Amino acid sequence: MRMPLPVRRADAEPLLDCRYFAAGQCRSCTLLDVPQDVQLATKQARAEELLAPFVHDAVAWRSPWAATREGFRNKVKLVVTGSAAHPRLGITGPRGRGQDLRDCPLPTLGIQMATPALARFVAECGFQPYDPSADRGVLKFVIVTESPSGELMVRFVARRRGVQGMLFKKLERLRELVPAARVVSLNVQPERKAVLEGDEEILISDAATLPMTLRVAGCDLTLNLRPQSFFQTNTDAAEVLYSRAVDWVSGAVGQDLGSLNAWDLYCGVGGFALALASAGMRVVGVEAQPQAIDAARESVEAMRRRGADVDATFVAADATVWAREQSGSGGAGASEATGEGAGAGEVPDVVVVNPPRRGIGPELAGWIAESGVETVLYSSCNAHTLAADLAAMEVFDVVKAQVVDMFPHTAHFETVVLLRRR
Ligand SMILES: C[S@@+](CC[C@H](N)C(=O)[O-])C[C@H]1O[C@@H](n2cnc3c(N)ncnc32)[C@H](O)[C@@H]1O
Repeated sequence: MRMPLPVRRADAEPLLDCRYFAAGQCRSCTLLDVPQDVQLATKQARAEELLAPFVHDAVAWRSPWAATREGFRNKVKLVVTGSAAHPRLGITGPRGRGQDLRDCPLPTLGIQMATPALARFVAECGFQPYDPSADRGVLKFVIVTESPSGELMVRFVARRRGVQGMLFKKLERLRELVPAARVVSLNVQPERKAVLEGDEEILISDAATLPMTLRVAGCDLTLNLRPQSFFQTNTDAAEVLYSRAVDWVSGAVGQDLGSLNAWDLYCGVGGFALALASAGMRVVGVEAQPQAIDAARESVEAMRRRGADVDATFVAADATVWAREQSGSGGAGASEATGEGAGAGEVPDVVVVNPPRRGIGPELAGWIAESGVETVLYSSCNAHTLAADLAAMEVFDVVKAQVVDMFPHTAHFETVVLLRRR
């Protein structure tokens, strides 16, 4: 096993220069004083150690993929602090004080450029920053996402719906200050708790989706992002993950993908599903969040309008319940779309899973192990739960594996593995 390098080498890359970290004002990047090559070696060693019981062939491991050192975050959640006249957009710092982060080097350039203009816009609107200790004020967060083409989605998270009046009135002013703002919305989060977002989203702009055009396995793939839907926070890494799915799956099945079908469980706005569908597979994507499913369907329609022959359907449902329903073992009424997608009793050729940090859990892992599915692609942001899920699926071997370091300067990393039934 490769061990982490314990000390900084003299020839290592210089450390990232961050004035907030140097001054002790922000500690979000817990590994900022560790060179990136050392971070990467440490993450690789950790992944190899956790997955050792399931990787029987050392050549399964591909070289780890590393993100650029800075400018890689396509999404930021900025806490609004300070005063109505002088708002700060950043974090609540180590001593509970609001910390402006306009010079943070991690966000993409478009977000870095927009942040001071957004602070100015908030001041011009006169929104009082929300103070959780006193339960006073109105504006909680500003969430900004940048697409590869430089367009922005700007979401204001506020306690009250009434904020929408000012946002509608000043939309043109926002566009003067931030010309790249395509999608603008208000999320209403009335509660005094640490939950970032509420359920209600009010669209302020005409545009409801942010097109994210990625380069996947040598082709352009446009995904549509809606305000409340998940998207990988590192666009380059998203391209790597979806490309791995196409390349590894086609390498594993050794036949024309057009004759095969796949499920993409926890599909979000459909990245893995649409990459595989573009390569010719018949795909069903399953996702709990209805807005993400709407966005995925919109992407399919747009692809078809451009003349692409894609066979992809999307279902809003719990992944485990839906999978069990397909084999006739689930309860009735468990999903919005019982009977939609795959036919009852159908077992796909390939299953993709990309769950939240908690993993897929023993029930779905057990179902996949028993199902007869031959090939599984598992993309995980938590190698601990990945290892636990693999332990529940020991009928599979890990035949390919890669660490995708999409979160430099933190201990987090993505691991993507290809499983084949023994
Ligand atoms: C890590 S994200 C992956 C999204 C997508 N695969 C992508 O590449 O963007 C996990 C997704 O699982 C969804 N999710 C969470 N719990 C779920 C469940 N029980 N059933 C289906 N989807 C779920 C979340 O809404 C989120 O979109």
